[in-house]
Amino acid sequence: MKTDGMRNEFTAAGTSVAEFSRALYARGWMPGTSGNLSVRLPSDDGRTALITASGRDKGSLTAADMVTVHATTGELLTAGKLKASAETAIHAAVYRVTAARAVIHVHAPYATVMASRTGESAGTAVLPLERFELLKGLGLDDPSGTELPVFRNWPDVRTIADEAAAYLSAHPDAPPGLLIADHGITTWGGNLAQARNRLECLEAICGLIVLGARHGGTDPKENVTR
Ligand SMILES: CSCCC(=O)C(=O)COP(=O)(O)O
Ligand SMILES: [Zn+2]
Repeated sequence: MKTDGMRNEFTAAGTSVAEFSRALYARGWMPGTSGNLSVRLPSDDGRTALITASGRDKGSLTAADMVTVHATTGELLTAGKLKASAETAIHAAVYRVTAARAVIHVHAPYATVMASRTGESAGTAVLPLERFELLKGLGLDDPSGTELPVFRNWPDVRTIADEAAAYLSAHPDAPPGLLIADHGITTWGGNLAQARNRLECLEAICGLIVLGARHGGTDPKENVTR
């Protein structure tokens, strides 16, 4: 049975998730009901996560469009008609193997373009990210460079989640984000604002790489003339 405290916590967290979702939608990163967000609720040591319901318009979400799931298994805990996001398994994988308290998945264009280019080979591909000042926004021990993993967009989302969990377990220094080929980007952090900031950095870096390539090379530095 839900206590008043639990209900208040659910409503506060849901209101915050909905606000972040509407803002990300307004940037064009969640077209056509795409994208999903989650946070771990503090009351039971993060055992429960609140996640956006599947198939909702992410530009008009409210706290009523959320469900609760077991944070590390993704098992649905909320009774009712709403289904948890189709990509809950990926959120649960991130919560299993990282210290994340919030996860954001969007279909931001530049990240998706870069995922499309690098995700064609077998196994986990990686997108090398180097030199950009924005790498400092990812909280890496060494912000001079990193590799962003790119997972295949397997039809069964649990396969993507399993591959992501295995990769992140084996690469504790990996950046707080991953790409899904021909699909989108997922980022995470200690709270929604941090996950969103990291998403902004990664989308901006992907944008710089795409723009650099468009001007004749994959190294944007080559475009600088003095
Ligand atoms: C129309 S987008 C297809 C599903 C998807 O990729 C996505 O991000 C949204 O799925 P959800 O179940 O969370 O609405
Ligand atoms: Zn998606």
